[in-house]
Amino acid sequence: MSQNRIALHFENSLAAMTAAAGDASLLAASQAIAAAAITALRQGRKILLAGNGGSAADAQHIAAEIIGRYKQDRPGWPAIALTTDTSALTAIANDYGFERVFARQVEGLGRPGDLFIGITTSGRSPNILAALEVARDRGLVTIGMTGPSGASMAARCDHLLIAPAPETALVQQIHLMAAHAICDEIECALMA
Ligand SMILES: O=C(CO)[C@@H](O)[C@H](O)[C@H](O)[C@H](O)COP(=O)(O)O
Ligand SMILES: [Zn+2]
Repeated sequence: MSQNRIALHFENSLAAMTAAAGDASLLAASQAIAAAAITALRQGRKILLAGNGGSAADAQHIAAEIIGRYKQDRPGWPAIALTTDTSALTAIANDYGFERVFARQVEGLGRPGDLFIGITTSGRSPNILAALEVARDRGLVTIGMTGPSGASMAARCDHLLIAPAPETALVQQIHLMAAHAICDEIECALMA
């Protein structure tokens, strides 16, 4: 039984990846996000990222690819995951509420022309929606990564990537696949 559940998970995962590979709007959004990041980094701007749970891990993963490296040896480029400073997170949550944990950091760190990437598979996490709002008000380029239920985030985002999958884990897997493709595109463009 357990073997079957695991095999089923693998098969569902493969189907989700196949659907993603054939989704023209997902590919276009990935391309647009890569282009926005390339422009920002060329201009000396930085990339801020945030998410909750597995998407917090994804935000950190993507920031590490950019400031460290994806595949190529090259200079470090500025990227910060807003999920890692427990002193800042606890102080902001304690004093202003959990909804402000990322918005407050965008307020302090974000400058016009920077990118803010908010990752929420449901499209409903209040702290990500609030951070996108602050980012937009402050002149950052706003990017959302979500799943099918997050389509309404388009109102707050310059670019919105929607992973076409029916559950959180599969949406996260597509996010990571897209993020790696975006990192590859950024590195190839900036190192050409
Ligand atoms: O990783 C997973 C599920 O795969 C969970 O930790 C998941 O990220 C958490 O439930 C998050 O709080 C979900 O938030 P969101 O993606 O809806 O914004
Ligand atoms: Zn997970």
